[in-house]
Formats: sequence, C-alpha cells, structure tokens
Amino acid sequence: MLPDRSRRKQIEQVVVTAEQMRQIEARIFAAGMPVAALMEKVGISIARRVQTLYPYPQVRRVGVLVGPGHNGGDALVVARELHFQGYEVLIYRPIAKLKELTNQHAQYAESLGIPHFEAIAPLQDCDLLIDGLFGFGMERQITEPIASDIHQLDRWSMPILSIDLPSGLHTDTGEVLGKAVKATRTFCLGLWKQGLLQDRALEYIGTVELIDFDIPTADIHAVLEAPKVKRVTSDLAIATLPLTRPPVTHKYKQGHLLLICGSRRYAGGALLTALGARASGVGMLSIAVPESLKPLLNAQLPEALVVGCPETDNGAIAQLDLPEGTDLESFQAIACGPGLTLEATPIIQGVLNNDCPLVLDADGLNILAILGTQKLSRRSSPTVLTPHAGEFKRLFPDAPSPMQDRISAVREAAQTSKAVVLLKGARTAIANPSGQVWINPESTPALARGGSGDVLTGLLGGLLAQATAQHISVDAIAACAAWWHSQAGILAERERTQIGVDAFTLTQFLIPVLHQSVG
Ligand SMILES: NC(=O)C1=CN([C@@H]2O[C@H](COP(=O)(O)OP(=O)(O)OC[C@H]3O[C@@H](n4cnc5c(N)ncnc54)[C@H](OP(=O)(O)O)[C@@H]3O)[C@@H](O)[C@H]2O)[C@@H](O)CC1
Ligand SMILES: Nc1ncnc2c1ncn2[C@@H]1O[C@H](COP(=O)(O)OP(=O)(O)O)[C@@H](O)[C@H]1O
Ligand SMILES: [K+]
Repeated sequence: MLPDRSRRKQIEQVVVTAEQMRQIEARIFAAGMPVAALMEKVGISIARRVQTLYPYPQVRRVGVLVGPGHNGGDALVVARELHFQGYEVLIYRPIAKLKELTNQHAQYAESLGIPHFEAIAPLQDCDLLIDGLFGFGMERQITEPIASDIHQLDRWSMPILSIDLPSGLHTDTGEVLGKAVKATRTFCLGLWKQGLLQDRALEYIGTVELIDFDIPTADIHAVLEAPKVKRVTSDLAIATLPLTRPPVTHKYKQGHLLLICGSRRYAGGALLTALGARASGVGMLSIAVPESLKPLLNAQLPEALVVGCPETDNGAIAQLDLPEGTDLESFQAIACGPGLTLEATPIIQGVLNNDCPLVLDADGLNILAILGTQKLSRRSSPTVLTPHAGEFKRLFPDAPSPMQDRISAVREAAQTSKAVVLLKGARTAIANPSGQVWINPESTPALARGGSGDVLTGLLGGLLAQATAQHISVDAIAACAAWWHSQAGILAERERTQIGVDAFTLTQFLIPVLHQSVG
C-alpha cells in the first residue's frame, strides 16, 4: 500500500465516469467489503466534515433530502450521525420505494424519532440542507413533483451541501437532467466524477472537495485503462515545469522559440504573447512582427530578437524575413496567431509545411479552419491548437459541441486532426490524438478578458521550446501551461480582485505564482 500522501496525490488526478465508478465499486464489493460497511464509512466521513464546516449550535436545523438509492442511504447515515450530535434533523423523502439498504436506514431514522416528510415545505426554516436525492446512479430526467421541489430550493437562501453530485446533474456530461440542485458545496465521493469538471456543471456544484474513502489503487488501475481523463493537479504540473537547469548550459540549449504574431491593427496581441513567452524562462526568444511593431516590441522586451517583417497595405506580415542562416527549422518551437489577421494566410501555410513543433492560436486557427485541419495530418512534428469554443466550432464543425460535453468534443477533435487540442474555457480541456484527456480543475472567471489567451500562447510556446530535449509529452506540456496560466489568474485575483486581472497584469503574476507553488 502506498503511503497516504502519495496515494492521495494519485487519487486527486483520477477522473471517472459513472460506469467506471460502478466497476470499481463492484471490485471492492466482490473482494469482500460489505456494501453497508462502505456506506457507513462514507456517511460518517461526510458527517464529520459537516460538523467542521457547519458546527452546532451555530447551525441547528438540518434538512436532509433522501432519494431512493444509495445516495439517499449515505444521506440517512449523515442524518443519523448529526441527530446524535445534537442537530435538529428533518428528512424530505419524496419517493416511498427505497433500495433495501436505504430502507433499513430510513426505518432506523424513523425509530429514532427523526421526522420525515414527502413535501419540501417543512424544511423551509433549516439552516443547512444536505442533498442525497440522486448520485451517480441518476440517468433519467427528474420529473414532478421532485422537479418543482428542487425549483423551490432556488428561492431559499440556506447553504446546500450535495453528496457526490448535485442531484439532477449527469455524472459524465454535467448536463442538467430536467432540473438540478444548485449546491453551495459538493462532496464528491471516492473519485472525481467527470461531470463535475465540465463547464456547464459549474453553476451547480459550488465549492467541490473530494471525500476519500480508501479505494485501493489496484482497483482503480484495473478499471481505468488508457486513454484516461486526468485532472491537472499542482503536483502533475510542477513536475513538468523546467524549474532547474543543468549547471553547464547555454541559451540555445534552453530552447529557442519563434513567435509570429501581430499586425498594425493588433499590436497588443504580439506584446502579450511575448510577455507570456518571457515568463516561461525560454532560453532565446525571437519575435517576428510587422516592421512597424518592431520599436514597440524592442522597447518592452529588450532581451528578445525582434524580426521586423515586410507588411501588407493593412499592416499584416506579408512575408517572414528571418535573419541570414535561419529558417523555420532552426527553432525548437514556433507559436503563432495572435493579432495576425487573415491576411497572414501564406505565413501559416509556410509554418504548417515546416517540421517544427507548432502552437497555433487565434488567427492562426481561423486561417487553419479555412485551409482545413486535414493539413495537420501531414506534419511530422507535433501541433498544438488552442481554440476557444468559437474557434473550435469553426475548426471542427463535425465534432460534438464544445458547449455541451467538452471532454468528448476535445477528444474527438484531437483524434481526427492528429493534433494536441487545448479547448479553452472555465475548465480548459486538453486532448492528444490517442484520446488521453487532461482537465485543468481550478481557474477563475477573472481570466475571461481580452488578451489573456495570448498570454497562454506565449507561455505554452516557451514551455514547448524548452521541453523538446526532454521526454515530456506535448499534451502534458499544454496541460502544465493551462495550469500555470490559471494559477497566475487566481493569485492575481487574490491580490487585485476579480476585475483587476487584465492580461498585462496576468503576465506579471506568472513568476510570483511559482514562488507560491514551488516554495
Ligand atoms: N454502493 C455503495 O455502498 C456506495 C454508494 N455510494 C453512494 O451511492 C450513490 C449511487 O447509488 P445508486 O447507484 O443507488 O444510485 P443513486 O444515485 O442513489 O440514485 C439512483 C436511484 O434513483 C432512481 N432514479 C433515478 N432517476 C430518477 C428520477 N428521475 N426520478 C426518480 N427516481 C430516479 C433510480 O431508480 P431507477 O432509475 O433504477 O428506477 C435509483 O433507484 C453514489 O452517488 C454515492 O452517493 C458511495 O457512497 C460509495 C458507497
Ligand atoms: N469563465 C472562465 N473561467 C476561467 N478561465 C476562463 C474563463 N473564461 C475564459 N477563461 C480563460 O481565459 C482565456 C481566454 O482566452 P481567449 O478566449 O483566447 O482570449 P483572447 O483571444 O482575448 O486572448 C483562456 O485561457 C480561457 O481558458
Ligand atoms: K446528490
């Protein structure tokens, strides 16, 4: 058995579907763990955590919503424990027919004199509600009268704590099945459920934490075969960062990144991409911009080699004018797109035809959408595409909608395009062509602001350029960049409020966040 800390770190990376969770539980039960014992263990862990977060007597009246399955069973164990700790517990039990084990707990709660109701109204004056209506067994639409009762909860103001998932959310896709509880907190049981990491679930889940109940890692590995879905934890991301260098090295050994970005109209995009790249620590940074942007870039990034390129009449890059003896394959990575405009189509065609690891963003993606993503399958070096949902739809019109099941969408896009696809959003999802998916589990809406994606492009380009000599997968690097970018946003928000995180400010928090995370 792994020491507890290391096991916990592994568990935090795992993401499961309902079916995978069922299979893992089935193995535990088949090995001899009684179902009732597991429910008891889970229920008691939840009750302890409730007592810490909502201590008696600050919180006195607790309403417990009990469904027909084992989610309801868990809730009844919590109800019983809280009753014995002095809380006044009231139970809402809208469905009479309960699974056997749940029914036994219901009978015992009745014998203790805990009142139960078929209607929701008697719970109106509770200080806290615990939602154990449905968990990962929920597959059908919620019907009346439960839908109306859940609607009623939206009008009440007490905190709601959901067990495993807010009732009514689909475990895998995060879809609302008719109506769903809007939780203040969710205690996800055992392993992270995929639906909790989907953007559309975020409005419902509140603050989420994992309640570990010691699932053996052997059972997890037995069920979860590659490709997997992984949460990008701090441990995973930090292990990928190029934090220490060998004592004997030089700038070109630390990666040479070429940025191709900007136009007279969109100068800021080039600057923000360059500042993101600077923070990555890349050994050498070259920046190709239209000639008229050269003074601006030189003034802001004195360390960079700024290549002024001939311009179109509208101020876009007309052709790359790299220094004598340099071609596109001289670089460890190229990142291009922000601010280019569609006039830069020949430039994108040129980089696609070259054999160098490539990050495409913004207009780079818009041009690729016109050229067709099948162009990518001919590249022998890795390509990373970093679309937001709008760009994604233009690039992959036949993939599932990125507004719905983002994990399926990004996986299919990566498989068909043979690129690593980083689908930006509240919970950025990254997939590689083999179907491995990473989800960045923490971020802040402070990042929903013009230019913050440009910062990510530069940061990712810089990490990619530094990693080519090492054996780190490109999707792991993209996941690491998404984590770093979000963590900088979170730190910037903490110091400057949610409205204080403009994209330039974000670049200034990229290094401080490492101090905090790495120590
Ligand atoms: N096994 C264990 O000991 C452990 C289990 N754990 C806990 O168990 C939970 C999973 O339990 P579960 O599989 O019993 O399913 P659950 O989520 O309670 O609900 C399914 C029930 O709801 C019913 N139902 C569905 N939709 C409905 C609708 N629209 N309207 C009305 N009814 C509807 C459905 O009925 P059916 O569709 O079959 O007719 C079925 O009866 C899990 O999330 C976790 O909390 C963990 O603590 C670990 C230990
Ligand atoms: N609600 C949100 N929560 C967390 N991060 C967000 C949210 N909305 C956007 N972001 C992040 O902000 C960045 C925006 O990038 P993008 O849409 O390309 O903007 P731009 O093109 O203006 O730079 C992405 O990294 C995205 O993941
Ligand atoms: K629930």
